[in-house]
Amino acid sequence: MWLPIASSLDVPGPLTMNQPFNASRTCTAASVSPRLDVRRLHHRYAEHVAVEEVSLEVMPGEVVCLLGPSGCGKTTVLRLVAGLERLQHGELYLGGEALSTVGGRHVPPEKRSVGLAFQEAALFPHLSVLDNVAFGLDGLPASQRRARARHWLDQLGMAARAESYPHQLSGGQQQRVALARALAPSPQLMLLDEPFSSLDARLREQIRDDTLHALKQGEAGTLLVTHDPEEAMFMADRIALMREGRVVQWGTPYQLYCQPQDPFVVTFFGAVNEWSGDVRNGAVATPAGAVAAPTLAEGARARVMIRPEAIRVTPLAHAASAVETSAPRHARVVMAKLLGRSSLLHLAAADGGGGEVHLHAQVPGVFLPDVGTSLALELDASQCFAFPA
Ligand SMILES: Nc1ncnc2c1ncn2[C@@H]1O[C@H](COP(=O)(O)OP(=O)(O)OP(=O)(O)O)[C@@H](O)[C@H]1O
Repeated sequence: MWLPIASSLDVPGPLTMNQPFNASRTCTAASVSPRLDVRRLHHRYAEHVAVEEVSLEVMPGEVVCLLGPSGCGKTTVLRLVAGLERLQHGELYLGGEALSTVGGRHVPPEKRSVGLAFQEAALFPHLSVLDNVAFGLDGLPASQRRARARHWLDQLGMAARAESYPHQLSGGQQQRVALARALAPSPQLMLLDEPFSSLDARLREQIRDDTLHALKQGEAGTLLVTHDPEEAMFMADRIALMREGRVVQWGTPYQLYCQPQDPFVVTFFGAVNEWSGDVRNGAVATPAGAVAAPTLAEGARARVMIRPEAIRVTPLAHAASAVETSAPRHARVVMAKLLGRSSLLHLAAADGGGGEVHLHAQVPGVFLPDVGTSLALELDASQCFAFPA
């Protein structure tokens, strides 16, 4: 369902059309206040704690993703911001104004300057595409309503279908219209809950891209709920990764992917090779090479995680000089699979105790060595992590 729950034509600042896409417009300057400020939210359903101590902010023009596994509380945070749930604990500000206070003020959903879009498009079946998008613009003269509706249809690639009715459109086309309808009133904040999840993979990529560019056209902030880490990386300026009601890490996609603060953050972005070992001389020895553990004490037990793309491989015949100079680890190819843009190698490497361990290495492009091929291994330190065991 995609719903414009409020027109924000009374919001200061005109709708700016044809502004160039500019990711850097996301505000980080201290002088700019957050569009949405969420402070220490807690929420229970009867005895069940759904959200605990969640704080985040969305700056003007910024896309923030609430990312996490099913049931971690993402939708509850979104519903609290939308006003669909009563605030039980914490503070919520939109454009500096308190939306809700505990046991007191509760701005109803339709009075919040928020565009809401859910998984299913919910267009008015009796209205044309153009009239669906113009629906929330009733404070404007008819000609301006239609011009603004056409602008947003154009942004979402649907201008040619302006006179069609919803039943004449595919699911993906309906989602585009629904997004145009939510954006058209120029809300202060867009709230999107898994808006692409009902689309097939190819269509999803295209609509995500169009949506991102459309969101970046205006000054609205966006809070997007998704359980898909790739979608969050694609869409977000910042991500709040949640687990069991709490934010585990909050930061840019780079920070979450390259500076994870918890093993859960590492594994949420994909399967990894894992070992336990002791810290010796500031590093932990693994069958794929040594992994630095600068934050762990000497002798401490460590849990080491190595992303498959961190393992770089070279056929041994070509690696002779590397073998001589830096004595890399070796492995034998057990299986090689083409994934499309990359290849996944299943490797067997010596475990240092007379046995072998199984490793996964993901390498760019088509690289399908024969089973049994010997490879030299090197590690990309930026994708290897050591945590206390
Ligand atoms: N109305 C409700 N009554 C009781 N429990 C609820 C209600 N809504 C959600 N919950 C519970 O609260 C927890 C958080 O739910 P929420 O929908 O916020 O999670 P989510 O991360 O959005 O999950 P999903 O990705 O599956 O939609 C879950 O354990 C859920 O079962």
